[in-house]
Amino acid sequence: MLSQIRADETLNLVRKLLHVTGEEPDRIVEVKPALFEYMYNVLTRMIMGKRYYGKSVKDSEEVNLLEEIATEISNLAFETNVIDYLPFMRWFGFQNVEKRLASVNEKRDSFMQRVLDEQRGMMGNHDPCLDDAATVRKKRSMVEVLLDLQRSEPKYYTDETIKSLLLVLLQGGSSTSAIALEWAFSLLLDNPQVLKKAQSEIDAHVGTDRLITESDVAALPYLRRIILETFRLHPPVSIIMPHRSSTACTVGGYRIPAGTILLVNTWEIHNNPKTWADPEKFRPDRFLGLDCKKHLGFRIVPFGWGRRACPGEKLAISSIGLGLGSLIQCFDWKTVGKIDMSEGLGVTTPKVQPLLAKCTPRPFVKKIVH
Ligand code: HEM
Repeated sequence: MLSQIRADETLNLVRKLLHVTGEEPDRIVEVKPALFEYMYNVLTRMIMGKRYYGKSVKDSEEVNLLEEIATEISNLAFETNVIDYLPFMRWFGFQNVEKRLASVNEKRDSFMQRVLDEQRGMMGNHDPCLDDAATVRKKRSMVEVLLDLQRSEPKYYTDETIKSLLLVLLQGGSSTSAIALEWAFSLLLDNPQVLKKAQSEIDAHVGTDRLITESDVAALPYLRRIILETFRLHPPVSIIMPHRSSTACTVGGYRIPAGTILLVNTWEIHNNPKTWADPEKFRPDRFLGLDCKKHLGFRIVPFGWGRRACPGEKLAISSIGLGLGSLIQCFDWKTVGKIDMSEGLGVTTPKVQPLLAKCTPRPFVKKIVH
């Protein structure tokens, strides 16, 4: 779905890096901004129909507001935790958390309302039932689809429902995927032999006459193993949001009464030495022959499991695969000193130090992206 957007943004990512390097060898580039711009624009275009990041984006007030909201939400996520565990802190107005929550919620709501109103204005009086070939052919963003549904079922698809749906997709999908992409690329730079093998796999399968596509990602097992191994070592959601047991059950010998609040520690599951040999080592080939869920079972659960598991899993894997694959295919990379792999704090697990790397465009790149 909307694969053209992912292809466009991949092209933009490669062009941006070509521009930053000035097409010269061994230019030192800051990789994170390029990766985040790619991933966030993939999602905002699919969800809200436009790009919000990067130099080409004109409406800077709107962009700043979106960034401000995202930063405030991630700061607040921590502080609300303190109140969950020490509820009496609420009496002292702990760091004004409740006021700040109300304020960020208001900002978020008015931002989303603007998105809806703007789209509604652009959709004008178009009748979705008209067989207008151009409209039928044009792939629509989520907001357009939902606003169309609102016309036929206004009581169900209210503005409130649509705004909440868009928000959960944007918040659930953006920093998780962007952070995973940054970790994957950092691990590759830190393990040049893996990077080389991945480049050979892409060269053999895709060649040098065209840019990697989404369907290539599905046919590149080594690249997919690199992504899995990244999720294992650095799960973007290291503690899954709380769930409540609907009935009493026993897990690992522990009796869990109905109604218990449960937290799943993905990091512990992924780094358990009883399940994984040398868990601290980056070894994509540990997944040889284990590439499907049936084989892996509960040993790796970066997207949760069951009814409330992440609905964005496939999208995340193909967007990360495309972004990562295009960097591997189009450029040669070297580290700048030792890469600091420390993890920071956050709802998603960020890398503390921004990633710098020496980047050299490969000889054929200019030809395939112009
Ligand atoms: C590497 C990328 C991603 C990771 C690691 C990730 C991980 C997760 C996890 C662990 C959950 C909670 C599952 C549970 O409660 O058991 C979740 C929920 C969710 N994710 Fe993702 N996610 C990613 C990308 C995305 C993308 C791209 C989207 C959509 C654009 C998305 C949308 C959602 C939504 C809507 C939920 C809530 C589902 C529900 O509550 O029923 N995620 N994700």
